[in-house]
Amino acid sequence: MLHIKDLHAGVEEKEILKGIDLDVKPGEVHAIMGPNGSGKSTLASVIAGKEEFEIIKGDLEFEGEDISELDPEERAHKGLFLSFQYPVEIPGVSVTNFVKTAINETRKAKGQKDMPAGEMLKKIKEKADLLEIDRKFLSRSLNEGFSGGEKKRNEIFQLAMLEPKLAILDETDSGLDIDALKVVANGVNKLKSKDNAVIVITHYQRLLDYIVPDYVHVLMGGKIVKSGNKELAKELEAKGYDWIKEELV
Ligand SMILES: Nc1ncnc2c1ncn2[C@@H]1O[C@H](COP(=O)(O)OP(=O)(O)OP(=O)(O)O)[C@@H](O)[C@H]1O
Repeated sequence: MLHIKDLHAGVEEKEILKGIDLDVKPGEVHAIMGPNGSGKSTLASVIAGKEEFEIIKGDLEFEGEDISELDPEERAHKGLFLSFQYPVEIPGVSVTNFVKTAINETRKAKGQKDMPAGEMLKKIKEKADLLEIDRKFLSRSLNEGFSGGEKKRNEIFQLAMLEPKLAILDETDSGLDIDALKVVANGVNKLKSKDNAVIVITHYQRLLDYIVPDYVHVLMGGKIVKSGNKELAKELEAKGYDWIKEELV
């Protein structure tokens, strides 16, 4: 689904990612961990196509197609979802209206008509019930006065409605308390299927107790320096990152 090979990328003159290799297949959950400033958020931004980042060299393919030249909206229409892609507060635009627009834009990009209102309502109801989201929440203004947990609920609701093929959840600086962490984890677990994949970027081993990853990768200095299974996350929690640095010397 996602194929990244020898990817080098950065901002302006600065190289941040220095040769990333990563393959993600349908049905898989990958966790990316690593010390502050190692390039985790940059990797998410480069995959999603944020404009300030530039690819220097390497392959970035999604479903067999080179996406490195596509803008973020085009990537989203192909089924990529990045959390925090829309962190803005939009007064007067409700959680529901925002998601309706996003769905219809994706349909338009595929040459389809708007989703009929009845079908949209049914889907909203279904997903809100699945995620135990209160109806009142759905009519609130986007992100206006949202708590950390509510922001996460909104994001997971977007994820549920948009049904992306690959979701990248950047949880590194979201200040997740235990409730927000559970919102993310429960949401991801309910939405996981054999056809979609998730990349979770996190500092919290605890999150990975709830979302069990198939693979854990350690990013350091712009490279994936170690990969393993969920036990690696536990080892990192217990021992920190220094032992990996020592292994690399
Ligand atoms: N827009 C930018 N302009 C300049 N430098 C940047 C930019 N974005 C990231 N960097 C630099 O790139 C490096 C990697 O940053 P990044 O945010 O990807 O790390 P991270 O692993 O996500 O860190 P954290 O765990 O602290 O969230 C850092 O040195 C950072 O200062």
